[in-house]
Amino acid sequence: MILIGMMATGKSAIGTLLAEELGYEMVDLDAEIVRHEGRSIPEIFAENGEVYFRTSESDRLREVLERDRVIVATGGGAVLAAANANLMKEKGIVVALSATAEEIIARVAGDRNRPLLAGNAEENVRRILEERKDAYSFAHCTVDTTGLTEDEVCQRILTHYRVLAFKHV
Ligand SMILES: Nc1ncnc2c1ncn2[C@@H]1O[C@H](COP(=O)(O)OP(=O)(O)O)[C@@H](O)[C@H]1O
Ligand SMILES: O=C(O)C1=C[C@@H](OP(=O)(O)O)[C@@H](O)[C@H](O)C1
Ligand SMILES: [Mg+2]
Repeated sequence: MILIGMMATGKSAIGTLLAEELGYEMVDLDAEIVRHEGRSIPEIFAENGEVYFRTSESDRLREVLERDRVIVATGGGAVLAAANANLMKEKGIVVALSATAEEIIARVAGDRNRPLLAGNAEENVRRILEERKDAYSFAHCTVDTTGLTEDEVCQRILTHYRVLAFKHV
């Protein structure tokens, strides 16, 4: 299963819960990039820029999608390259998470690990949401996480997943 969605919709947090529930391995694409590069996401952006980060992200995505029984929590921009989105659709069940701008802004308050939000986080969240308004719609299903606890989101995804996995075989 592959989780996509805007920053702070809960992909990394919910991926961990889903992996426990399903007995799958949790793979966080950002963590794979950090491990491979030996430096943090803000450092990669600052030292080599976004284009370099996106190349590294696509390379790691291709690797992790070769594994079985994994939950892959992607970064919010991993879907922007059409080749990545196509590969996700081909390799697994794609679940999109969403949340309102207000909820995302509240969740990222004080977080310094997302370079694209540096400066005016509120303005940046609203702009990126607009830029990406159709970017996540290729998913097999979407769960709006606004006002739900992480456990509630996890249970909703599992309900969708059981139906989708049944059809997928
Ligand atoms: N359903 C939720 N309700 C409240 N807070 C959440 C929820 N899902 C995630 N969070 C919190 O929001 C922040 C961002 O979540 P994270 O999993 O890192 O999102 P993503 O990987 O999509 O960027 C974390 O502090 C996380 O604990
Ligand atoms: O949306 C994006 O372009 C990004 C999202 C981040 O991951 P999360 O979605 O897990 O925050 C991380 O990959 C990087 O900061 C860029
Ligand atoms: Mg994440």
